[in-house]
Amino acid sequence: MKFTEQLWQEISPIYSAILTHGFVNELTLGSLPSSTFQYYIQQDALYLTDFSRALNQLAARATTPNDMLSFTQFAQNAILVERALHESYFTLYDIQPETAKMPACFAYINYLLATTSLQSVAVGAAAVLPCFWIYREVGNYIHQRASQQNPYRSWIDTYASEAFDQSVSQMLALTDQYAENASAAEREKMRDAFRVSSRLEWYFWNDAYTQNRWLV
Ligand SMILES: Cc1ncc(CO)c(N)n1
Repeated sequence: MKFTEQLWQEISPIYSAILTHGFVNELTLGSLPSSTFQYYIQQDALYLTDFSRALNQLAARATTPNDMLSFTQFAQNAILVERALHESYFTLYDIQPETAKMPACFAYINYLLATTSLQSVAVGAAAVLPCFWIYREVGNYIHQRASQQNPYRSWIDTYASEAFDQSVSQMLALTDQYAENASAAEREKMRDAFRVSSRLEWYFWNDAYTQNRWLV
């Protein structure tokens, strides 16, 4: 079994919780209140900018030109997706960019920046992998079920697209390659990082669904 297949098995309960979450369910049905989606998209704009920074950090620290190129391209794509998706929804809903990260976004992004900066590139790669993989799986899941009239169609199409699928496959191959060259202890850290980020993906949607804000 590939290392990444093992990773996916280990987050199976987390992935199930994501698929059955109210946010994903209502996004699929198109019944998600636009205020909920607005909170999500505002937080996600902040997320994607720093996600790009985390990927650039891996690009700077990777040792082969091929890996550097992959990470730089991922970093660039995150900014391009942020522009395309968020500018269209920001215009559509006439919403302002948010500057404050709410708890899940704050936790997730700080975790990704710390991990890609202070841990090995292999562990950093495992930490960013759920951002790719879970979105592809959730994107496809929703795409198969959503109607053409779904108001969140362009979001759905982005993550169910062939272009995104290719990035995800590339990121999976990269992670398997890092795992092959890693020690057993290092692979353990990669598994932990993958699990932590997967969990934070759930929290990200949960914060949007509950419109969570700092309580103090
Ligand atoms: C929180 C989150 N995770 C992953 C993605 C996809 O890169 C995204 N846009 N937002």
